[in-house]
Amino acid sequence: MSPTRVLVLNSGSSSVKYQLLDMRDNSRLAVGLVERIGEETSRLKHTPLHGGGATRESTGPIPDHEAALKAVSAELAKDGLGLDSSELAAIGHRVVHGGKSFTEPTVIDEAVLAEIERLIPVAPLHNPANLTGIRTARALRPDLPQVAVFDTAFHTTMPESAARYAIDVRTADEYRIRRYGFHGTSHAFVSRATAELLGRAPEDVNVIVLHLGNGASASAVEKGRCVDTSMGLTPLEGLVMGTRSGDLDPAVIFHLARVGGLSTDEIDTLLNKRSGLIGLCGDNDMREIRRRVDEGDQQAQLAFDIYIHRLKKYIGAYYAVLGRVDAVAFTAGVGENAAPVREAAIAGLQELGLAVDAELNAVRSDEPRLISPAGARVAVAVVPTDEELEIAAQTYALVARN
Ligand SMILES: Nc1ncnc2c1ncn2[C@@H]1O[C@H](COP(=O)(O)OP(=O)(O)O)[C@@H](O)[C@H]1O
Ligand SMILES: CC(=O)OP(=O)(O)O
Ligand SMILES: [Mg+2]
Repeated sequence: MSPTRVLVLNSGSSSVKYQLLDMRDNSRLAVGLVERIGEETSRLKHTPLHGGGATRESTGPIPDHEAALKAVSAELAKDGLGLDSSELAAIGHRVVHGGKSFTEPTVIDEAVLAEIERLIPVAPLHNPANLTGIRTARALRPDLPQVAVFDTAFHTTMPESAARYAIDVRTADEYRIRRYGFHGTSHAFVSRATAELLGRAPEDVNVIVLHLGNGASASAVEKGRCVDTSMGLTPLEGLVMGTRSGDLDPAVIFHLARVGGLSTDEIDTLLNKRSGLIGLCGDNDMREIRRRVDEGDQQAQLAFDIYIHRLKKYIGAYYAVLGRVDAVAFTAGVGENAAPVREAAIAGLQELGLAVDAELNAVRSDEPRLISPAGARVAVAVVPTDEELEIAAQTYALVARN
Protein backbone atom coordinates (compact mmCIF):
# COMPACT_ATOMS: atom_id res chain seq x y z
CA MET A 1 0.00 0.00 0.00
CA SER A 2 1.26 3.51 -0.70
CA PRO A 3 2.16 5.58 2.33
CA THR A 4 -0.67 7.84 3.58
CA ARG A 5 0.92 9.96 6.31
CA VAL A 6 1.96 13.58 5.97
CA LEU A 7 4.08 15.58 8.41
CA VAL A 8 3.29 19.31 8.36
CA LEU A 9 5.82 21.87 9.57
CA ASN A 10 4.78 25.45 10.25
CA SER A 11 8.02 27.23 11.14
CA GLY A 12 7.55 30.71 12.58
CA SER A 13 10.23 33.22 13.48
CA SER A 14 10.76 31.68 16.93
CA SER A 15 8.55 28.61 16.89
CA VAL A 16 7.73 25.42 15.02
CA LYS A 17 4.21 24.01 15.04
CA TYR A 18 3.85 20.51 13.63
CA GLN A 19 1.25 17.82 13.00
CA LEU A 20 1.47 14.29 11.72
CA LEU A 21 -1.71 13.28 9.89
CA ASP A 22 -3.06 10.15 8.27
CA MET A 23 -4.71 11.30 5.05
CA ARG A 24 -7.02 8.29 4.76
CA ASP A 25 -9.33 9.95 7.29
CA ASN A 26 -7.51 13.24 8.03
CA SER A 27 -6.85 12.00 11.57
CA ARG A 28 -4.03 13.52 13.58
CA LEU A 29 -1.48 11.06 14.95
CA ALA A 30 0.63 13.63 16.81
CA VAL A 31 0.71 17.39 17.27
CA GLY A 32 3.21 19.66 18.91
CA LEU A 33 4.96 22.95 19.24
CA VAL A 34 8.47 24.22 19.92
CA GLU A 35 8.47 27.75 21.31
CA ARG A 36 11.07 30.39 22.16
CA ILE A 37 13.69 28.91 19.82
CA GLY A 38 17.02 30.68 20.34
CA GLU A 39 16.33 31.43 24.01
CA GLU A 40 17.51 29.62 27.17
CA THR A 41 13.95 28.62 28.02
CA SER A 42 12.83 26.97 24.77
CA ARG A 43 9.86 24.68 25.32
CA LEU A 44 8.79 21.58 23.43
CA LYS A 45 5.24 20.28 23.86
CA HIS A 46 4.38 17.03 22.11
CA THR A 47 1.06 15.20 22.16
CA PRO A 48 0.71 11.73 20.65
CA LEU A 49 -2.93 11.29 19.64
CA HIS A 50 -2.96 7.68 18.54
CA GLY A 51 -2.66 5.08 21.24
CA GLY A 52 -3.66 7.61 23.91
CA GLY A 53 -0.17 8.63 25.13
CA ALA A 54 0.13 11.63 27.45
CA THR A 55 1.45 15.06 26.45
CA ARG A 56 5.20 15.45 27.05
CA GLU A 57 6.79 18.80 27.80
CA SER A 58 10.42 19.76 28.14
CA THR A 59 12.20 23.07 28.69
CA GLY A 60 15.82 23.91 27.87
CA PRO A 61 17.82 25.78 25.27
CA ILE A 62 17.04 24.91 21.63
CA PRO A 63 19.41 27.21 19.71
CA ASP A 64 17.89 27.22 16.21
CA HIS A 65 15.26 25.73 13.89
CA GLU A 66 17.55 22.88 12.87
CA ALA A 67 17.91 21.76 16.50
CA ALA A 68 14.15 22.23 16.96
CA LEU A 69 13.30 19.95 14.08
CA LYS A 70 15.74 17.31 15.29
CA ALA A 71 14.10 17.45 18.72
CA VAL A 72 10.67 17.05 17.09
CA SER A 73 11.96 14.09 15.09
CA ALA A 74 13.23 12.46 18.32
CA GLU A 75 9.85 12.97 20.03
CA LEU A 76 7.99 11.42 17.10
CA ALA A 77 10.40 8.45 17.13
CA LYS A 78 9.53 7.73 20.79
CA ASP A 79 5.95 7.04 19.66
CA GLY A 80 7.07 4.88 16.75
CA LEU A 81 6.19 7.74 14.38
CA GLY A 82 9.75 8.73 13.45
CA LEU A 83 10.71 10.48 10.24
CA ASP A 84 12.27 7.21 9.06
CA SER A 85 8.80 5.62 8.84
CA SER A 86 7.92 4.01 5.52
CA GLU A 87 4.33 5.17 6.07
CA LEU A 88 5.34 8.81 5.55
CA ALA A 89 4.23 9.98 2.09
CA ALA A 90 5.55 13.54 2.23
CA ILE A 91 6.46 16.51 4.38
CA GLY A 92 4.42 19.68 3.85
CA HIS A 93 5.95 23.04 4.74
CA ARG A 94 4.21 26.35 5.31
CA VAL A 95 6.19 28.94 3.36
CA VAL A 96 5.12 32.49 4.06
CA HIS A 97 6.36 34.39 1.00
CA GLY A 98 6.14 32.85 -2.47
CA GLY A 99 6.13 36.12 -4.42
CA LYS A 100 4.31 36.01 -7.74
CA SER A 101 5.94 32.78 -8.86
CA PHE A 102 4.01 30.28 -6.78
CA THR A 103 0.26 30.05 -7.16
CA GLU A 104 0.01 26.35 -6.24
CA PRO A 105 1.58 23.92 -3.77
CA THR A 106 4.99 23.00 -5.18
CA VAL A 107 7.38 20.07 -4.80
CA ILE A 108 10.59 21.57 -3.45
CA ASP A 109 13.79 21.35 -5.49
CA GLU A 110 16.94 23.51 -5.63
CA ALA A 111 15.25 26.13 -7.82
CA VAL A 112 12.30 26.45 -5.42
CA LEU A 113 14.70 26.81 -2.49
CA ALA A 114 16.61 29.53 -4.34
CA GLU A 115 13.37 31.47 -4.96
CA ILE A 116 12.27 31.22 -1.30
CA GLU A 117 15.74 32.49 -0.36
CA ARG A 118 15.53 35.37 -2.84
CA LEU A 119 12.32 36.49 -1.13
CA ILE A 120 13.88 36.77 2.36
CA PRO A 121 14.07 40.60 2.23
CA VAL A 122 10.26 40.77 1.95
CA ALA A 123 9.57 38.18 4.69
CA PRO A 124 12.53 38.60 7.05
CA LEU A 125 10.76 37.13 10.09
CA HIS A 126 9.38 34.09 8.28
CA ASN A 127 11.18 32.85 5.14
CA PRO A 128 14.54 32.14 6.85
CA ALA A 129 12.80 29.90 9.40
CA ASN A 130 10.82 28.18 6.63
CA LEU A 131 14.06 27.52 4.72
CA THR A 132 15.85 26.02 7.71
CA GLY A 133 12.84 23.78 8.33
CA ILE A 134 12.91 22.57 4.73
CA ARG A 135 16.67 22.03 4.62
CA THR A 136 16.70 20.09 7.88
CA ALA A 137 13.75 17.92 6.84
CA ARG A 138 15.38 17.22 3.48
CA ALA A 139 18.61 16.18 5.19
CA LEU A 140 16.67 13.79 7.44
CA ARG A 141 14.63 12.29 4.56
CA PRO A 142 16.28 13.13 1.20
CA ASP A 143 14.17 10.48 -0.55
CA LEU A 144 10.81 11.96 0.46
CA PRO A 145 8.83 14.57 -1.50
CA GLN A 146 8.83 17.88 0.36
CA VAL A 147 6.07 20.27 -0.60
CA ALA A 148 5.86 24.02 -0.06
CA VAL A 149 2.41 25.51 0.55
CA PHE A 150 2.59 29.28 0.25
CA ASP A 151 0.73 31.86 2.36
CA THR A 152 0.66 34.10 -0.72
CA ALA A 153 -0.91 31.57 -3.14
CA PHE A 154 -4.59 32.19 -2.34
CA HIS A 155 -4.13 35.92 -2.93
CA THR A 156 -2.74 35.67 -6.45
CA THR A 157 -6.31 36.07 -7.77
CA MET A 158 -6.44 39.69 -6.55
CA PRO A 159 -7.11 42.10 -9.41
CA GLU A 160 -4.34 44.56 -10.29
CA SER A 161 -6.49 47.38 -8.87
CA ALA A 162 -6.12 45.80 -5.41
CA ALA A 163 -2.63 44.33 -5.79
CA ARG A 164 -0.80 47.45 -7.05
CA TYR A 165 0.38 50.34 -4.94
CA ALA A 166 -0.07 53.78 -6.46
CA ILE A 167 3.63 54.36 -7.00
CA ASP A 168 5.72 54.80 -10.15
CA VAL A 169 5.01 51.72 -12.24
CA ARG A 170 8.56 51.21 -13.49
CA THR A 171 10.02 51.37 -10.00
CA ALA A 172 7.35 49.00 -8.70
CA ASP A 173 8.06 46.50 -11.47
CA GLU A 174 11.83 46.75 -11.14
CA TYR A 175 11.69 45.88 -7.44
CA ARG A 176 8.57 43.65 -7.67
CA ILE A 177 6.77 45.93 -5.26
CA ARG A 178 3.11 44.93 -5.05
CA ARG A 179 0.63 43.60 -2.52
CA TYR A 180 1.06 39.83 -2.12
CA GLY A 181 -0.99 39.12 1.02
CA PHE A 182 -0.41 36.36 3.60
CA HIS A 183 -2.23 33.81 5.78
CA GLY A 184 -3.73 32.65 2.47
CA THR A 185 -3.97 29.01 3.54
CA SER A 186 -6.12 30.12 6.46
CA HIS A 187 -8.24 32.55 4.41
CA ALA A 188 -8.89 29.77 1.86
CA PHE A 189 -9.78 27.19 4.50
CA VAL A 190 -11.98 29.52 6.54
CA SER A 191 -13.86 31.00 3.59
CA ARG A 192 -14.71 27.47 2.40
CA ALA A 193 -15.68 26.33 5.91
CA THR A 194 -17.90 29.40 6.28
CA ALA A 195 -19.77 28.56 3.07
CA GLU A 196 -20.20 25.02 4.41
CA LEU A 197 -21.55 26.39 7.70
CA LEU A 198 -24.12 28.37 5.70
CA GLY A 199 -24.99 25.23 3.72
CA ARG A 200 -23.91 26.87 0.46
CA ALA A 201 -21.24 26.35 -2.19
CA PRO A 202 -18.10 28.54 -1.90
CA GLU A 203 -18.83 29.87 -5.43
CA ASP A 204 -22.17 31.23 -4.19
CA VAL A 205 -21.00 33.31 -1.25
CA ASN A 206 -19.02 36.45 -0.46
CA VAL A 207 -17.13 36.34 2.82
CA ILE A 208 -14.99 38.75 4.82
CA VAL A 209 -12.42 36.66 6.73
CA LEU A 210 -10.74 38.18 9.78
CA HIS A 211 -7.65 36.12 10.69
CA LEU A 212 -6.67 37.53 14.08
CA GLY A 213 -3.65 35.74 15.55
CA ASN A 214 -0.34 37.24 16.58
CA GLY A 215 -0.07 38.29 12.96
CA ALA A 216 -3.46 39.45 11.70
CA SER A 217 -5.05 40.02 8.31
CA ALA A 218 -8.44 40.53 6.69
CA SER A 219 -9.54 39.35 3.28
CA ALA A 220 -12.45 39.90 0.92
CA VAL A 221 -13.40 36.61 -0.73
CA GLU A 222 -15.81 36.81 -3.64
CA LYS A 223 -17.33 33.52 -4.79
CA GLY A 224 -14.35 31.58 -3.41
CA ARG A 225 -11.66 33.86 -4.86
CA CYS A 226 -9.65 36.45 -2.96
CA VAL A 227 -10.23 39.97 -4.31
CA ASP A 228 -8.46 41.97 -1.60
CA THR A 229 -6.43 41.43 1.56
CA SER A 230 -4.92 43.69 4.18
CA MET A 231 -1.28 42.54 4.18
CA GLY A 232 0.91 43.81 1.37
CA LEU A 233 4.47 43.47 0.09
CA THR A 234 5.28 42.12 3.56
CA PRO A 235 3.17 40.96 6.54
CA LEU A 236 3.48 44.45 8.08
CA GLU A 237 0.58 46.23 6.34
CA GLY A 238 -3.03 46.32 7.48
CA LEU A 239 -4.51 45.48 10.87
CA VAL A 240 -2.99 46.25 14.25
CA MET A 241 -1.15 43.05 15.30
CA GLY A 242 0.56 41.64 18.39
CA THR A 243 3.87 43.37 17.68
CA ARG A 244 3.38 44.95 14.21
CA SER A 245 1.96 48.40 13.51
CA GLY A 246 -0.12 47.58 10.44
CA ASP A 247 -1.06 50.62 8.30
CA LEU A 248 0.72 53.89 8.83
CA ASP A 249 1.68 56.96 6.80
CA PRO A 250 4.95 55.95 5.05
CA ALA A 251 6.29 59.40 5.92
CA VAL A 252 6.55 58.21 9.55
CA ILE A 253 9.59 56.27 8.35
CA PHE A 254 11.30 59.31 6.76
CA HIS A 255 10.53 61.29 9.90
CA LEU A 256 12.09 58.67 12.18
CA ALA A 257 15.16 58.54 9.93
CA ARG A 258 15.63 62.27 9.39
CA VAL A 259 14.48 63.69 12.70
CA GLY A 260 14.97 60.69 14.99
CA GLY A 261 18.25 59.54 13.39
CA LEU A 262 17.11 55.89 13.40
CA SER A 263 18.69 53.45 10.95
CA THR A 264 16.61 51.44 8.48
CA ASP A 265 17.13 48.30 10.59
CA GLU A 266 16.09 50.10 13.75
CA ILE A 267 12.89 51.31 12.11
CA ASP A 268 12.22 47.81 10.76
CA THR A 269 12.57 46.35 14.26
CA LEU A 270 10.43 49.11 15.76
CA LEU A 271 7.54 48.55 13.35
CA ASN A 272 7.69 44.74 13.22
CA LYS A 273 8.59 43.84 16.80
CA ARG A 274 7.93 46.78 19.11
CA SER A 275 4.67 48.17 17.72
CA GLY A 276 1.08 46.98 17.52
CA LEU A 277 -0.46 45.94 20.84
CA ILE A 278 2.90 45.44 22.57
CA GLY A 279 4.06 48.90 21.54
CA LEU A 280 0.81 50.49 22.63
CA CYS A 281 0.44 48.87 26.05
CA GLY A 282 3.35 46.51 26.74
CA ASP A 283 1.33 43.32 26.17
CA ASN A 284 0.64 41.47 22.93
CA ASP A 285 -1.58 38.73 24.32
CA MET A 286 -5.27 39.63 24.03
CA ARG A 287 -6.06 37.64 27.21
CA GLU A 288 -3.76 39.85 29.25
CA ILE A 289 -5.05 43.01 27.56
CA ARG A 290 -8.67 42.10 28.36
CA ARG A 291 -7.72 41.34 31.96
CA ARG A 292 -6.18 44.80 32.25
CA VAL A 293 -9.15 46.44 30.53
CA ASP A 294 -11.50 44.75 33.00
CA GLU A 295 -9.41 46.24 35.84
CA GLY A 296 -9.82 49.72 34.35
CA ASP A 297 -6.31 50.05 32.87
CA GLN A 298 -6.47 53.07 30.52
CA GLN A 299 -3.41 52.16 28.45
CA ALA A 300 -4.75 48.68 27.72
CA GLN A 301 -8.16 50.19 26.92
CA LEU A 302 -6.61 52.56 24.36
CA ALA A 303 -4.64 49.71 22.76
CA PHE A 304 -7.86 47.68 22.52
CA ASP A 305 -9.77 50.63 21.04
CA ILE A 306 -7.11 51.26 18.37
CA TYR A 307 -7.13 47.54 17.49
CA ILE A 308 -10.93 47.54 17.13
CA HIS A 309 -11.07 50.82 15.21
CA ARG A 310 -8.71 49.45 12.54
CA LEU A 311 -10.62 46.17 12.34
CA LYS A 312 -13.91 47.99 11.86
CA LYS A 313 -12.42 50.10 9.06
CA TYR A 314 -11.41 46.95 7.18
CA ILE A 315 -14.84 45.38 7.64
CA GLY A 316 -16.39 48.51 6.12
CA ALA A 317 -13.82 48.67 3.32
CA TYR A 318 -14.29 45.04 2.32
CA TYR A 319 -18.05 45.38 2.52
CA ALA A 320 -17.72 48.11 -0.09
CA VAL A 321 -15.25 46.08 -2.19
CA LEU A 322 -17.62 43.09 -2.26
CA GLY A 323 -20.87 45.04 -2.62
CA ARG A 324 -22.82 42.15 -1.15
CA VAL A 325 -21.60 40.24 1.90
CA ASP A 326 -23.02 36.89 3.05
CA ALA A 327 -20.79 36.37 6.08
CA VAL A 328 -18.07 37.83 8.27
CA ALA A 329 -15.90 35.07 9.76
CA PHE A 330 -13.60 35.45 12.77
CA THR A 331 -10.66 33.06 13.06
CA ALA A 332 -7.20 32.36 14.65
CA GLY A 333 -6.21 32.78 18.32
CA VAL A 334 -7.93 36.12 18.96
CA GLY A 335 -10.81 35.68 16.50
CA GLU A 336 -11.72 32.24 17.85
CA ASN A 337 -11.37 33.03 21.54
CA ALA A 338 -11.87 36.71 22.27
CA ALA A 339 -15.64 37.35 22.44
CA PRO A 340 -15.13 41.04 23.43
CA VAL A 341 -13.13 41.64 20.22
CA ARG A 342 -15.92 40.17 18.07
CA GLU A 343 -18.58 42.12 19.93
CA ALA A 344 -16.73 45.44 19.68
CA ALA A 345 -15.74 45.00 16.01
CA ILE A 346 -19.36 44.41 14.92
CA ALA A 347 -20.97 46.94 17.31
CA GLY A 348 -22.78 49.75 15.54
CA LEU A 349 -22.89 48.03 12.14
CA GLN A 350 -26.62 47.17 12.19
CA GLU A 351 -27.19 49.41 9.16
CA LEU A 352 -24.93 47.01 7.24
CA GLY A 353 -27.03 44.06 8.42
CA LEU A 354 -24.33 43.04 10.91
CA ALA A 355 -25.01 42.16 14.54
CA VAL A 356 -23.75 39.80 17.24
CA ASP A 357 -26.00 37.89 19.65
CA ALA A 358 -24.43 38.20 23.12
CA GLU A 359 -25.40 34.69 24.23
CA LEU A 360 -24.17 32.98 21.06
CA ASN A 361 -20.98 35.05 21.18
CA ALA A 362 -20.25 33.82 24.70
CA VAL A 363 -20.33 30.12 23.69
CA ARG A 364 -16.88 28.46 23.74
CA SER A 365 -16.41 25.70 21.20
CA ASP A 366 -13.93 24.30 18.68
CA GLU A 367 -16.68 23.97 16.08
CA PRO A 368 -17.63 26.52 13.40
CA ARG A 369 -20.66 28.43 14.65
CA LEU A 370 -22.90 31.42 13.98
CA ILE A 371 -22.94 34.28 16.46
CA SER A 372 -25.37 36.57 14.61
CA PRO A 373 -29.03 36.70 15.69
CA ALA A 374 -31.47 34.40 13.87
CA GLY A 375 -32.68 35.98 10.64
CA ALA A 376 -29.79 38.45 10.36
CA ARG A 377 -29.14 39.67 6.80
CA VAL A 378 -25.41 38.93 7.07
CA ALA A 379 -24.08 35.95 9.04
CA VAL A 380 -21.37 36.57 11.61
CA ALA A 381 -19.45 33.39 12.36
CA VAL A 382 -16.57 31.97 14.38
CA VAL A 383 -14.74 29.48 12.18
CA PRO A 384 -11.63 27.84 13.66
CA THR A 385 -8.80 27.76 11.15
CA ASP A 386 -6.73 24.64 10.49
CA GLU A 387 -3.71 25.67 8.44
CA GLU A 388 -1.98 22.35 9.16
CA LEU A 389 -4.86 20.23 7.84
CA GLU A 390 -5.11 22.42 4.75
CA ILE A 391 -1.34 22.15 4.13
CA ALA A 392 -1.49 18.36 4.63
CA ALA A 393 -4.43 18.02 2.23
CA GLN A 394 -2.73 20.12 -0.47
CA THR A 395 0.58 18.27 0.03
CA TYR A 396 -1.03 14.84 -0.17
CA ALA A 397 -3.14 15.75 -3.20
CA LEU A 398 0.00 16.86 -5.03
CA VAL A 399 2.05 13.78 -4.11
CA ALA A 400 -0.80 11.36 -4.83
CA ARG A 401 -1.17 12.93 -8.30
CA ASN A 402 2.53 12.47 -9.16
N1 LIG B 1 -8.56 32.60 25.24
C1 LIG B 1 -8.07 33.63 24.55
N2 LIG B 1 -8.63 34.85 24.66
C2 LIG B 1 -8.15 35.90 23.99
N3 LIG B 1 -7.10 35.84 23.15
C3 LIG B 1 -6.50 34.66 22.99
C4 LIG B 1 -6.95 33.49 23.67
N4 LIG B 1 -6.16 32.46 23.29
C5 LIG B 1 -5.25 32.97 22.43
N5 LIG B 1 -5.46 34.28 22.24
C6 LIG B 1 -4.70 35.20 21.38
O1 LIG B 1 -4.26 34.49 20.23
C7 LIG B 1 -2.90 34.84 19.96
C8 LIG B 1 -2.21 33.70 19.22
O2 LIG B 1 -2.95 33.40 18.07
P1 LIG B 1 -2.44 32.33 16.99
O3 LIG B 1 -3.45 32.27 15.93
O4 LIG B 1 -2.06 31.08 17.69
O5 LIG B 1 -1.17 33.12 16.50
P2 LIG B 1 0.13 32.74 15.68
O6 LIG B 1 -0.24 31.59 14.77
O7 LIG B 1 0.43 33.99 14.95
O8 LIG B 1 1.16 32.37 16.70
C9 LIG B 1 -2.31 35.14 21.32
O9 LIG B 1 -1.23 36.04 21.21
C10 LIG B 1 -3.47 35.78 22.05
O10 LIG B 1 -3.49 37.18 21.80
C1 LIG C 1 2.41 36.01 7.67
C2 LIG C 1 2.24 36.11 9.15
O1 LIG C 1 2.05 37.18 9.68
O2 LIG C 1 2.27 34.95 9.83
P1 LIG C 1 2.15 34.78 11.40
O3 LIG C 1 0.81 35.29 11.80
O4 LIG C 1 2.28 33.28 11.59
O5 LIG C 1 3.27 35.56 12.03
MG1 LIG D 1 -0.71 31.75 12.79
